[in-house]
Amino acid sequence: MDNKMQLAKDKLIVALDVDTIERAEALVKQLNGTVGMFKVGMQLFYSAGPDIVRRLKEQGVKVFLDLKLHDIPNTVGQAAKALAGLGADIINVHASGGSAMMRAAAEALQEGAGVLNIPAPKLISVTILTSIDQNTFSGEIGLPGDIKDKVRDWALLTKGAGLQGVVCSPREIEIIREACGQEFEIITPGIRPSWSVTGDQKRIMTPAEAIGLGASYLVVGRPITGAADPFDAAGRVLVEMTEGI
Ligand SMILES: O=C(O)c1cc(=O)[nH]c(=O)n1[C@@H]1O[C@H](COP(=O)(O)O)[C@@H](O)[C@H]1O
Repeated sequence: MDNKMQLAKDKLIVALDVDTIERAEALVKQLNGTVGMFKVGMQLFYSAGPDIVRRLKEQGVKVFLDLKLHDIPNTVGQAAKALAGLGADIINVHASGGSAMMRAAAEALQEGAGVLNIPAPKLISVTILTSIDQNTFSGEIGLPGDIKDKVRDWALLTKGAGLQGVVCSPREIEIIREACGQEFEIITPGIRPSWSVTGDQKRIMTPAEAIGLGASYLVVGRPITGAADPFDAAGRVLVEMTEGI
């Protein structure tokens, strides 16, 4: 396999947004070896329970546990401590919870993993959801300024709190790279190949564009998991990713 294809695979995270362990494991079986990591989000975690993470880890795959924790620092810290033992590779919190909340999560993950003598998951923050456009941001939510500037400010806050990266739209990759440097992880959902349906996503880009701008990882859900043949769709996404490398 050429280097570009291997790099594309390492950078592709597939969102297992399904209801059952059986459906999730069927997708993992179909896609394992084609993608670098699988994402367990609220839908699967709340339907299948925490064991889904342990089961996936037993199959030797990397897991991004996307529960987007957001509460007062003590509550988030205690929740993060409980999650630390599941063995996920990445966990996330909302940056809008502030730096005390993010630090509480980071410390709790270290503590929880330390007790079990396992590596702590990477901790990253979610900035402004990719389903939010400038109209919703300024109008409904009533936040001042440009989405890009807020995402950059929250990425800096995240870095300052000791976290390893952010989730954001690929449209903010450049501004975050400039502010936070090359080592900072930038994970981008809102990926839509030209042949896929946009749906509820607003700040989107193609796989080639996101990779070309320097995303650390791309998160892709429905364009792959909702396709008639997910293995074929993942292959097409990977080819597009290699075009941006
Ligand atoms: O944290 C996330 O993963 C996330 C943040 C964000 O801003 N936007 C976003 O779409 N996501 C997740 O990324 C996945 C995108 O899925 P698709 O829109 O189906 O490709 C979903 O599982 C979302 O929960």
